[in-house]
Amino acid sequence: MSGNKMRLALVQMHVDAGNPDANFERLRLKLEEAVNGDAKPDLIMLPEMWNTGYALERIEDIADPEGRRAKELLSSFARTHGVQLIGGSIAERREDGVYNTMYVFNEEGVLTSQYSKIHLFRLMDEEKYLRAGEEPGRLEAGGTPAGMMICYDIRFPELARKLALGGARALFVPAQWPNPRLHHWRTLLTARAIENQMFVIACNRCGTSGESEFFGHSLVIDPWGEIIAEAGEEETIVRAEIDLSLVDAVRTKIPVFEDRRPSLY
Ligand SMILES: O=C(O)CCC(=O)C(=O)O
Repeated sequence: MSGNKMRLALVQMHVDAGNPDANFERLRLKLEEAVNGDAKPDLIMLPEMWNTGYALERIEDIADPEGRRAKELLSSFARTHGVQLIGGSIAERREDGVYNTMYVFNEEGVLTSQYSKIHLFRLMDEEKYLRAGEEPGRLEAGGTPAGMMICYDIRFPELARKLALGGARALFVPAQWPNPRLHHWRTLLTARAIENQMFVIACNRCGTSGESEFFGHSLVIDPWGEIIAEAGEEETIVRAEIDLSLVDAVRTKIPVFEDRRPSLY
């Protein structure tokens, strides 16, 4: 991190549905790859439900109790490498059910925030197997206020706007967004960036699981809506440098937040 600049690494990876051991092993290798590039990233981000995938019928049995196993790996990696880690999301088992939860660790390996997906995706039966979170997700990325949303959440612009009004200047979105909705994925993420004049950083999985195909296309979009990095469909580490001062420049040029008329809508 230098000034307002921040180097990002997004881990776009395959997830083996129903096989946490294989996914932990794959993630370990990917994390090593992420820190071993030419320039060490300040922040690493992972995709949605990377520990179990969408093996929902077995999710009670394979979800991570209180996220202990994931927390141990993520915290120790963040501390060892002095990197902030936005741990995608995992299937996390709590006393009252299984949640789809994001953890954020700082460079010392301390868990600084967490968020459980609040909109469950009925097209994939999430509401039958998972419990919904009840609060929006906020974090600090390199000292800057930011928001978190998971996959289907991006269809709810009210949530992104609420986070932006609360000070968020970047939005982090882990996903398992499948074919054939690439057009929705790119358009919705770009719209959230343009309308809220903030960075949108979205890490999708790739590969196939049963009938579902995941197209990857992880994205980093700036507050003007320009795509500054986009992956293809294969496993990869997407690297990008963002300059957070661009948020102020765009908000000054078109003062959307000053021009809102919330009393009328
Ligand atoms: O909204 C979509 O089209 C995809 C959402 C999704 O796959 C999810 O939330 O897991």
